[in-house]
Amino acid sequence: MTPIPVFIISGFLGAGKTTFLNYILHHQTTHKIAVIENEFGNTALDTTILSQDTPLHITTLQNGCICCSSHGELEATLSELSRQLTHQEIEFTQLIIECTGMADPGPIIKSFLINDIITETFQLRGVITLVDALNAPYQFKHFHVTQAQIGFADLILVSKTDLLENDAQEFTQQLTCMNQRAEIHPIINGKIDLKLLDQLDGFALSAKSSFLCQEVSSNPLDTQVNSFVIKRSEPFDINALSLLFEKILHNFKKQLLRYKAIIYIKDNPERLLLQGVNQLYNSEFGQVWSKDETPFSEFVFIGIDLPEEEFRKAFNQL
Ligand SMILES: Nc1nc2c(ncn2[C@@H]2O[C@H](COP(=O)(O)OP(=O)(O)OP(=O)(O)O)[C@@H](O)[C@H]2O)c(=O)[nH]1
Repeated sequence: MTPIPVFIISGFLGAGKTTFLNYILHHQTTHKIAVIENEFGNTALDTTILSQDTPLHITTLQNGCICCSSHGELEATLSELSRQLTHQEIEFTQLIIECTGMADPGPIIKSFLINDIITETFQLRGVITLVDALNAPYQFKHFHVTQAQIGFADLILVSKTDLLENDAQEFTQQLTCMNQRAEIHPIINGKIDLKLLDQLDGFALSAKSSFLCQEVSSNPLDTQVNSFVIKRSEPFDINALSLLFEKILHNFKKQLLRYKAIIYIKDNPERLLLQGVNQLYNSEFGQVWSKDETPFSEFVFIGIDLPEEEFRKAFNQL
């Protein structure tokens, strides 16, 4: 069975998650979508969705926030959906999980990376975080989970830009400082080009030639989540690099959110691809460096108050 693509929709209370989900459900035409959502605050969505013609399956988790109290409930639900799909008791081609506004996406992501039954059936394609352009600066300060939601994102959708007095350019720049690997797009009342979802593949170790990130030097917002890119043109000794990664994972286990890398390894014709979430990471060799390419390494780290200079120094010492 081809794995079912999964999208996690994250974002603080009122950021526009349900509005966005509703837009997808009413405008996409190619997928039969299943939705997993938390109970509270979603009654209106249930009614809207269930009244439309598209056949879809909605599972509502009952016990509060899926990232903590009912994490087991989420895994049980995914396993049950997997069983039903295998036995053809149910049919869908895409799964969307809408988190509650207070949810940290980290534990939800991990379910898709470590549980064998789940990884056989489902393929996590990306975390989409909605961020309310009007209220986010206040939320970042007072609700730290909003920063983690940005840090874990593969795609950031900036909602309510229609309510801003100025344009969202400065705010978008600030988000880029927090997460240099996510694409950032404005979204008004849930409306976006749905091709963005088809293109999203945030957890693939695919051999993209380079990250989309830009280097931004400072973060004018008072946030703890930061990100930076380290680029190198010299090849790495794989053993020395493994030791450095072990050290980083150990020393920054509470701070690391996401990291991704394309690595030029000494005496190896293939690029090494690596990606991780908190302590969990996987890596594999990808495409061979072609003759007209100059091999390079690029690492992007996203975390809570990660000491950029310390990281740079450690990489320089290798
Ligand atoms: N002006 C404006 N309003 C929006 C936009 N997106 C969403 N809203 C409104 O913001 C309110 C909250 O949107 P929801 O989609 O319910 O937000 P949510 O993230 O699902 O909220 P919770 O379920 O509380 O976590 C609703 O009244 C939406 O109509 C936008 O881009 N512009």
